[in-house]
Amino acid sequence: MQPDPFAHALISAGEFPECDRAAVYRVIETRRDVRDQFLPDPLPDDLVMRLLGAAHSAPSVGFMQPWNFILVRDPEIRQAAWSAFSRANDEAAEMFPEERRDIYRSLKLEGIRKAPLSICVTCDPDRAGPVVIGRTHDPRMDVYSTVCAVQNLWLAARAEGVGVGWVSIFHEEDLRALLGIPERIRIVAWLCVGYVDQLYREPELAVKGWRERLPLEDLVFTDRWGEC
Ligand SMILES: Cc1cc2c(cc1C)N(C[C@H](O)[C@H](O)[C@H](O)COP(=O)(O)O)c1[nH]c(=O)[nH]c(=O)c1N2
Repeated sequence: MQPDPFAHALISAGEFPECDRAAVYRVIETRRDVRDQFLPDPLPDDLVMRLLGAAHSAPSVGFMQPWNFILVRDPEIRQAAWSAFSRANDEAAEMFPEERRDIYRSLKLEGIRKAPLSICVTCDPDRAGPVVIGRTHDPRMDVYSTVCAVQNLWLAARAEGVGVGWVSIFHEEDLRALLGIPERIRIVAWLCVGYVDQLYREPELAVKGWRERLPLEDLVFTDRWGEC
């Protein structure tokens, strides 16, 4: 057998010590979508860069790294984003059956003005040229990759005592115009980011009676769709 010419680039893949493993699961289980618990304190630049570094460590199709991060601190821009949310949210309420509209309207679904920082995460479909390893048969893989970056940021933020709330109740063109995002760039997420000192133990939508967590065993099939 030939020696691996890239052996110098390998690291040990052994398991982490028990306390490190427990911390990873604790971060995953206690991560929450934050709307109302944001504290006004500004986030230090080095902390924001750590969160972006976590996002930038995400897997991406063909190592495309299609993401960009627009840091939005300007209160006027955040106010305009909130206005765009508010218009879309009024439309959204009308889409639910009448008996659910009151509870929908009572839900807080954004923290755009309260969080000191918003991050708009975008996806550039042309980042790695027209043909990308792994995206040859499904172009959506670039957006999926960008979502992986969002999740990395969300988990790193939890470990740092920072809350993140994803807001998606927008007409895309409103955000595009507000932030000067070119047509060819996909808008993936508007994230509200700020320190928090409390989080709900369970998803807020469950706490407030909108929807329960599904039993995992109902979601796992064996060998064929629908077969447990
Ligand atoms: C793609 C996407 C888009 C949105 C969300 C999430 C994701 C993944 N979530 C957050 C969502 O409501 C939340 O994740 C679930 O309710 C589960 O709660 P935890 O995240 O576990 O706290 C979300 N929350 C909200 O208040 N307004 C929103 O517009 C959105 N949009």
